[in-house]
Amino acid sequence: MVLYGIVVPLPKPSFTRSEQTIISFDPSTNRMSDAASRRRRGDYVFVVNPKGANGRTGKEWKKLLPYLRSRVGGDCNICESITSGPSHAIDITREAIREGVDAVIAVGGDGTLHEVVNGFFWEGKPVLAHDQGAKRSTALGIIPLGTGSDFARTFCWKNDPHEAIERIATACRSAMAGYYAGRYKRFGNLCYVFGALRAFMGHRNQDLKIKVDGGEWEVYSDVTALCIGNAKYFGGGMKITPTADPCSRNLEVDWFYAANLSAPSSVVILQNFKWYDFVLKLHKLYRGTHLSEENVHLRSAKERHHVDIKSINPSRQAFLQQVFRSNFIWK
Ligand SMILES: Nc1ncnc2c1ncn2[C@@H]1O[C@H](COP(=O)(O)OP(=O)(O)OP(=O)(O)O)[C@@H](O)[C@H]1O
Repeated sequence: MVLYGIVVPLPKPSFTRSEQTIISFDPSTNRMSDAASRRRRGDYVFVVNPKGANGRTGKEWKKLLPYLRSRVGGDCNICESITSGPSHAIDITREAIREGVDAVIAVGGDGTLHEVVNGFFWEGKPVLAHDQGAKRSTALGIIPLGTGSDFARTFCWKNDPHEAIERIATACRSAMAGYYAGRYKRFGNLCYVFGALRAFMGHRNQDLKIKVDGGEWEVYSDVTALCIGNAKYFGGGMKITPTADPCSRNLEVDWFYAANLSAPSSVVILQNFKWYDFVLKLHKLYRGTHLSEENVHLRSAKERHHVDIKSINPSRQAFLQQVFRSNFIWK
């Protein structure tokens, strides 16, 4: 997964984790400190090239850190790793992935990004986390602060680190329900309910536009979440997409967590969903009956559906394009 403005891994050299303070990575043992290794939240590693853009990257990064902490620090651990020279970012990234971090974010220009991307691989194969292997994946992110930053330019990502951080914050929060669920595993399947409720805290809805099969753009304000699935369940038996069939080669898309019912084309959207809406509709969710009333369906039969999704807020558009590739095609 590649997210603009975001995320992931580490090296033998220095690696520090910053919540309100910066936690250190011990280069001699190649491990994070005890405090750091007590992972409460996602670990996002920022690989910073202090010499990028003739030294501007290092200076800008120092100015950005307080903002980054304010936007992301409540939801994930900010881990900072400063490169000491060429190729160092490769080692940092590789080690971070092995440590099982959630995202590695290249802070610098195209050269730094190139090295970070290379750190995701070793001898032509993807690098895996020590303990969870292929089950754990690390996201890649960019805060473009180089001289040219032409990769970001290619995707129309402005050379604006604050925008990049906003996208990191969005991605960090969107992963929170699953993360919090992990904290409540002792409650069995209920962990997903507790995790979802916890994730409502600090969640921000988004205004989105959606276009189905070349129709008109429809505006949806205050969308709480978008769920995409080609199987019926998530959250330990919640039938979020009850009509999905993984064998049909069709993909079902559901918008979830919202209020005010609206149904353009074959899509039903719930908006401005609150935590108590979630509680009240929980029994329906497990039975899978709520969806026929009020959830979103894009049920593909034999025809092909094409859906575009845009954020109303232009600064979030690149993030959506990356996550959703701008549109979905059902075959
Ligand atoms: N501490 C360091 N000292 C010197 N060079 C470094 C250091 N860390 C990384 N580098 C090297 O600097 C190179 C260029 O960095 P980067 O791409 O971030 O900036 P840039 O060249 O200004 O931006 P762009 O490539 O987008 O024009 C990287 O390829 C990397 O090998």
